[in-house]
Amino acid sequence: METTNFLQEILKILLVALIAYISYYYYKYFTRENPLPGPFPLPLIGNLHQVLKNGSFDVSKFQTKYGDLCEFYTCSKRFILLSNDDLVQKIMKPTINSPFHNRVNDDNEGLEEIGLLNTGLAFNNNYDNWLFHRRFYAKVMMSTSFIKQSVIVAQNSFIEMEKYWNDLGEDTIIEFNHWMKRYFFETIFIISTNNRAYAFANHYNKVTKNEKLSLPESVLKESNTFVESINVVVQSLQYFFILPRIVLYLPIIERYTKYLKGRVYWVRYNVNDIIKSRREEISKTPIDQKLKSDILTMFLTVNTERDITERIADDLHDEPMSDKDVQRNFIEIMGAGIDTSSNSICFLVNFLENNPKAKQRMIEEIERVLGKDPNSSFTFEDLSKLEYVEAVIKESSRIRSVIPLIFKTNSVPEVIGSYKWSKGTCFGLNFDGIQKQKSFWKDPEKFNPDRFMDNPDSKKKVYMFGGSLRSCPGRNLAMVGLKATLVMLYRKYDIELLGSLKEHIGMIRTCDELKVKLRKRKNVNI
Ligand code: HEM
Repeated sequence: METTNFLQEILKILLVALIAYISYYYYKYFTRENPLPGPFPLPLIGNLHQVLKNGSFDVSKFQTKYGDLCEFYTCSKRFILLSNDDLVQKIMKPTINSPFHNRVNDDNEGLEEIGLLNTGLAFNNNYDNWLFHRRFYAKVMMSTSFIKQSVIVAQNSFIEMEKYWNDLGEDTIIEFNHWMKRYFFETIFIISTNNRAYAFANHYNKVTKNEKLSLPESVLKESNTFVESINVVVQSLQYFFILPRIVLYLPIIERYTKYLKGRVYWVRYNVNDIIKSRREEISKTPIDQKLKSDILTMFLTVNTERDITERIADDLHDEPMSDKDVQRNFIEIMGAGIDTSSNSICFLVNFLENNPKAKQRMIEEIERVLGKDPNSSFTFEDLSKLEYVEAVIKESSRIRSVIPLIFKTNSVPEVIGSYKWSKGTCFGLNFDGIQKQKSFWKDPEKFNPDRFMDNPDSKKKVYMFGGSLRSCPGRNLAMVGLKATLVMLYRKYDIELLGSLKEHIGMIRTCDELKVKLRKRKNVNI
């Protein structure tokens, strides 16, 4: 009897708390600043049930239903969705001290929970610290010598991948998205560390009917977990960005939160090991002997007596980079570079195979610029001459942007869309919608790379690499990586699509399935 009364009291308290929470939730909703059209939110989840459909974070339906300036909620967080170019112009201006510099607010609990707030670049709100890292990226990753080197690395990784394809035989179904993920992992890992990642081996062993590669089990396992964990870390960013701490630790959800956190910590732990052994290598290298010139060594030596970056830092930033900063930057390069590039290639191949005229024109340009020998190597300068290939990449990105939505927040009150917004408002820039704006693009759904040939206006309207001072610092690397990969694929192979491409939208638009058969074209030796 006593227990029943006790339970009744608990239920009453819970009911009162629930009513208080719901009343507060809707009080905030009905008194919100500048009410805009948008779906009606539910307590605790907001519009998550409408945003997340079949595992995809898709806001395009809100633009269709509520217009170019509308709103939606994830839990109690309000987002202002901007879906035309005029609305985002001010935010994307590359202005020093722009009030729209940050992507997230300082109180983002989820990102803090996984230690990603205010370190590295992407979620760093500390302008001074961001600037130090950003200068590093700008001077190293945008430099011509670095890009030239990465063209060589990409060719070598591709040749390695082809050996596996060759062994598998032309009748094997190639799961293109899996191979591309590993190819870009291998390439970016080598660029970053000068060491191999053995990223293909595990996948090859999984799919081959031939003899398996005889690498030590520990190497295979570690490289595979690395590839998969980087992917999980990228996908989990949105989860931690959107959900408040209280929701992250609700029963049921808590298990998933812990799984994701475990992966983040696994990556961190392993990157720490990589850093430690490189530090040892540096300290054992005699002072008169040249150090390796990769990104990791640059991170570790900047502002030290062994600085190989030719002192890229300025007088304001004369401290060496801490291990924690190196670790976060390293993870960011892998996280930001691999999935974006590998998914881009999948969408590109899908477009090209469904548009034979564009494909033919692209192959003609490649053969005109690089010659007809499909096995000859090429340089960064050769790739720079491939204008139509670049147009193909931009057009694919316009229709199937791999980052379809980015977030920005204002540090002072600002006017957007004729409304004045308090500081800390979250804006979602809907590139998917902006890049298909009917008033600017003729037949926006049509794949037509010609719109980028001799048309400087159209270049401005594609946000493949974002904008503002925070536009992608890996854009030169990404562009040569994509061009080099298209060249190597289409000079050598006829591609047969087996079924349609499957995708979902998370932080990144991800190709979940693209099955192909690859047949060598005439004159190709591997
Ligand atoms: C096809 C490949 C890629 C695409 C489509 C892409 C796209 C983007 C976009 C849209 C942004 C947001 C920009 C903004 O907020 O305005 C971004 C930021 C960023 N990207 Fe990329 N990216 C690619 C490859 C890379 C690579 C290869 C790296 C590094 C190796 C990289 C590193 C970064 C970093 C560190 C940021 C954050 C910059 C900051 O906050 O200052 N990305 N990227």
